[in-house]
Amino acid sequence: MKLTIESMMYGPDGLAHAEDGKAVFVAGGVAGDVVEAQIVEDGSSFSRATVSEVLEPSPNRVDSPCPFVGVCGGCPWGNLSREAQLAAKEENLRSSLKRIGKFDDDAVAQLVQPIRATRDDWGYRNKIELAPTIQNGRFRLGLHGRDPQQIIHVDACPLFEKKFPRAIKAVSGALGFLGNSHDLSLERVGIRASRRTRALEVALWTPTGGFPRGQVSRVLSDALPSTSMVRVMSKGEKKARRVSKVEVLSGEGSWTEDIADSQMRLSAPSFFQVNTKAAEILIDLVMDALNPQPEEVAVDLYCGAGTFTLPLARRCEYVAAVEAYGPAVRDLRRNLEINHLDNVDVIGGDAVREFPDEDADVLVVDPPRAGLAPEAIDLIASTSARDVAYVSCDPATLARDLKRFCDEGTFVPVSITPVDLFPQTFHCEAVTHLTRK
Ligand SMILES: C[S@@+](CC[C@H](N)C(=O)[O-])C[C@H]1O[C@@H](n2cnc3c(N)ncnc32)[C@H](O)[C@@H]1O
Repeated sequence: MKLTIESMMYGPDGLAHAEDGKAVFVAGGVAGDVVEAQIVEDGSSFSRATVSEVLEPSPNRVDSPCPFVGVCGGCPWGNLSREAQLAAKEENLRSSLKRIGKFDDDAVAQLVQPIRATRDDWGYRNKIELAPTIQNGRFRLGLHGRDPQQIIHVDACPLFEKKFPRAIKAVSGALGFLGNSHDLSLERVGIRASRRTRALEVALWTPTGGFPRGQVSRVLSDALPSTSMVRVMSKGEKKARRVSKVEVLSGEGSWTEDIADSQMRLSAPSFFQVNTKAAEILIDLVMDALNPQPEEVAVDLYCGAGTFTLPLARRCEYVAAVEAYGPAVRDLRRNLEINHLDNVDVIGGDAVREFPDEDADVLVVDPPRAGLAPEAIDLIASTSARDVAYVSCDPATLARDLKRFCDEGTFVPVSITPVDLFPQTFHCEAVTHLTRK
C-alpha cells in the first residue's frame, strides 16, 4: 500500500491515512516520506504497517549513525532530522493539551513556549541498560529491541556517553564470557558514565543467592576500569520485585555526577535524569518560574535524590522534600551532606500521604509518567504557595493534570516549556509554571 507519512505520533511511528480514511501507524516512516508499506495488524479504528520501501524520502529524512535504527528500541526517530524532531515534539505537546486538556487554540498558542534543547544530538545518555539473552546456545548481552522480547547485540550505542566508547563492548564481552561458564542469573546490567566526573559504574541486577563475586569483579575490572561495581539484589514476584541489597563488588559503591552547582552521588537503583546537560535546562526553568527567595519555604514532591531539592535549598530558607523510594531517600540525605546543606527536611513516603504541613511559598512536583493523583492537586491547592513548577515526562498526563488544576481553580498555568531530554526518541519533558489565580 502506498502511503504518505503526515506527522510523527507520540510513539515511534509515523502517522498516515489509508484511502478509506483509516489511520495507519507506520513503523520506519518519517514525516514527509512517501512509502510502500505492508499492513501487519488491521484493527477496527487503526492499522499498523511497516515500511517495505521508501519511494520518495522526506526532506527531513537523515542517515543515522546507528545501523540498528528501527530494530533497536533506543532511537526510534533516528532517521528524522533533529529540527523536525523538535517541531514534532512541540506539536505533540500542543495536541495533547487540546485533545486531553481541552485548552483552546489561543490558550495553547499562548502557553506553549519554544522547545529548549542542548546541541548534543547523540552521545547524551549517562546511563544504558543491557539485557541478557541466549543466542545460538550462547549467553549474550544486548539492548531491548523495538519488540521488547528481542535483544539486539551491539558493541556500542551512539546515544551513550561519548567519552566511554569502549564501555558497552567491554562489559558485554566480559559478562558474555563469564555467563557461558558460570550461572550469573543476571536480570539486567546498568552502566552509568559521567563525562564531567569521569565516574563509571557497572551495576549487575540479580536475584538474591549465590554469585561468583570474586571472578565477576576480577574479569570485569580487567575488561573495563570502573570507579564502582555493584550487585543489586532483588526479590519477589516479577512485577513487584524489590531491591533487597546493593553489594559493593569494587570501588565506591555509587556513581557521582556534577549537575548545576551541585555534586550528586547516586546508588544504582535510584532515579537520575539520563541527560545531565538537558536536566540543567529543567533546573533553570524551575528556578526561573519560582524565583525562590532567601526567606521562603519550598516543597519538592517526588524529589528523587535531589535534582531540584539541592538548588532550592541553596536559594530558600527551608525545603520539605518528599520521596517514596528508600534508596533515593538515602541518596538525598547523603547529597545534602556532600553539598553542606542542612535546611532540608527529607520525608520518606508517598507524596499524598506524607504531604508536608509547612506553609509553602513555592512548590515543585516531578511525578513519574502516571502524573499526579487527584488528591495531590487538592493538597497543592490547599497550600499558601504563590507558584508551582510541574516537571512532566508525559504530555498526556500533564494535559490531564493541568485540566484538573484549572477545574479546581486555585492555580492556572502561565507557561509550558518543552525540553528535549531524549533526542532521537519521541519522549518529551516539559516544565509548566502555574501561578495562584
Ligand atoms: C521522574 S522522577 C523525579 C526525581 C527527581 N525530581 C529528579 O529530577 O531527579 C520521579 C520520582 O518520584 C518518586 N515517586 C514515585 N511515586 C511516588 C509517590 N507516590 N510519592 C513520592 N515519590 C514517588 C520516584 O521514586 C522518583 O524518584
